[in-house]
Amino acid sequence: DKEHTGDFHIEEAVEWPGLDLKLGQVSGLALDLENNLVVFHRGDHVWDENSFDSKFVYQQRGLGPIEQNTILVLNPSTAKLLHSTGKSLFYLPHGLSIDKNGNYWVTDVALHQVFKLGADAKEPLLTLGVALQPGSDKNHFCQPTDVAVDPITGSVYVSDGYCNSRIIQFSPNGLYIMQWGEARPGQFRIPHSLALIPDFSQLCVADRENGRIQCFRLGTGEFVREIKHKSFGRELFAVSYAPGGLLFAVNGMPYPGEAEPAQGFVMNFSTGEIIDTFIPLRKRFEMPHDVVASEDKTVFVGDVHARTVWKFASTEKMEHRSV
Ligand SMILES: O=C(N[C@@H](O)C(=O)O)c1ccccc1
Repeated sequence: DKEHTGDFHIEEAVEWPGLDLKLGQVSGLALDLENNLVVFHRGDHVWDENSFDSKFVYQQRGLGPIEQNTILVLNPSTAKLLHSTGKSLFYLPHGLSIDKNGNYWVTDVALHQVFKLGADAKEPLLTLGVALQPGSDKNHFCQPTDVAVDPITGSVYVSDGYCNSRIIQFSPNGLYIMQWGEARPGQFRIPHSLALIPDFSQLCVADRENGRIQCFRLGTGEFVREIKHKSFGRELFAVSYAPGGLLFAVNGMPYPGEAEPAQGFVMNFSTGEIIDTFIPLRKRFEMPHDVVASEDKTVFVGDVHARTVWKFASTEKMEHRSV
């Protein structure tokens, strides 16, 4: 039933993970320098309708920070736990990305902060934003969603956030440089995830409630183009780029009456065209929230409500395996 041309196709690796990953709500995924899968999850904390008041102030501070390790490094084939860190630091994890030096960059929507962590540092190397204080000036975020670091310049881009509608650029050591976007029509409605494409020097944003991807020129923030397809439905949650020119995305649960299920998309970055879509084989996505893809087109999807990580691989590889 694939209406897409070409022979590119990925399918769920149903044997994954094959063990209990003991995950809470999975909010962010990244691949580290050894291509291990890094998972950012919420342990025993959940983001629900009681988590914030009408001014976006976090209401469950009394719980204290998550005691479990919130950053897990998994072997991408066996799902075995290789390393874990990030305990007693976070309240509501959200975005995760890894820079070219292997540092973790994370956002916490309860703290309204962005952190740079060394792979095994207990204390953050850099902190942006003011703990628990939402705001929209140069020193405050409001539920920041993701971070992307330019591997060439070291510039840091933050998508801010559920209750702001902007992208902010910081210098490598955290000095405010500039920002773009606000909650005007045609701007962002929850800039929810970032994909930095060095080959094309662009930053693409999952503009969640607008159900689209918007791409901008690195460094200037100049609007380059929008990628939007009917099959995205109303919400587009995450976007990710794999070296070699492919863009990956996941959308939100269908609204009542919408035909399309929550699904993943594989697009040709240059044309924006969809070349494949993917969903789990036996179960369904519940709230696909982040997506990462490695050079060999292995794709991982983090699911907040299913509290798991789904794995997909290109079928030609699997065919060899089955032969
Ligand atoms: O979007 C929501 N959550 C996800 O994005 C997430 O990051 O968990 C949300 C919305 C309303 C209430 C509670 C949670």
